Amino acid sequence: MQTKLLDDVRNQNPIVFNISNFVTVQDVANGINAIGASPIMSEEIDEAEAMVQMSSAVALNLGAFTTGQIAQIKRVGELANQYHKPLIIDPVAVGAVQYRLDVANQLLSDFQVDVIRGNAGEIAALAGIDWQAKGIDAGEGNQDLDLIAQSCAQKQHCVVILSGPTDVISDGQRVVHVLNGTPLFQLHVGSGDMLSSIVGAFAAVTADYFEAAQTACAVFATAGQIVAEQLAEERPGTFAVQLMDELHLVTRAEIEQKLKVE
Ligand SMILES: Nc1ncnc2c1ncn2[C@@H]1O[C@H](COP(=O)(O)OP(=O)(O)O)[C@@H](O)[C@H]1O
Ligand SMILES: Cc1ncsc1CCOP(=O)(O)O
Ligand SMILES: [Mg+2]
Repeated sequence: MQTKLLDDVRNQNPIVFNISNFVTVQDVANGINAIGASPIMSEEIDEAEAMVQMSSAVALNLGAFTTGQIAQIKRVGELANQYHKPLIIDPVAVGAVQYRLDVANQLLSDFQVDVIRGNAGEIAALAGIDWQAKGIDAGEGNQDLDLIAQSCAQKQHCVVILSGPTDVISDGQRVVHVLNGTPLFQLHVGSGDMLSSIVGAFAAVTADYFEAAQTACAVFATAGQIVAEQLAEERPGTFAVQLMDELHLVTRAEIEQKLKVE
């Protein structure tokens, strides 16, 4: 865990190029901005090369892709590989929709991702492990989460974040658990999308994507935990607004003080 990476993101202000979805695009952009990086979004395949060239990381979100967008996602992923830019993918709801899983698996064979960030339902689907996903949410299952994360990481030769009450981060061999966070994240649609792009901001400032992944998880979850601890009631709207503030304000010292990593 390298909390110094938070200072590096804020000092370097790396550009993170996102293919996002219409549901959470503004949350994702503002979350990247709040943590100290610089977001840019595009839906135009003809500017894909310029976007990748000027960016320090690329985040692909499969939340609401159209047939036309699949071609753009493929092109952007291939360009990220070509220009050696860290590539993150968020496989939204691949555990719930076979079509999405098929598209995701095809894209994962078209280019090499560096980090996959998803909930248990999504990572289990990519790993080919039985789980009952529920739409965009994790759903239910009784398989070992460490095994699911490791299996997916081994299959895709990348780092995997299996997020949830405990974030499980694996490079296929090592496994780290970030225990911080709050159930309020489950009441804010876009929490996972925001985390995936913030992983990109951390991957932009280090070549160690295992470290980038676990530090991004720790910072994001702890920021949410700090907000939740200050709320007297379960207020999803207030949580969302104050999370944005906390991503901007949280310090290394506060993260280190609250961190629960195993
Ligand atoms: N029940 C929970 N308790 C604590 N933190 C949670 C909980 N559920 C999700 N989180 C946190 O919310 C963030 C988004 O994760 P998740 O909800 O798994 O993504 P998604 O929105 O894609 O399903 C992560 O930082 C994760 O640690
Ligand atoms: C509701 C919805 N539908 C397609 S994408 C999306 C947002 C998913 O956001 P997250 O996975 O971060 O909760
Ligand atoms: Mg999600």
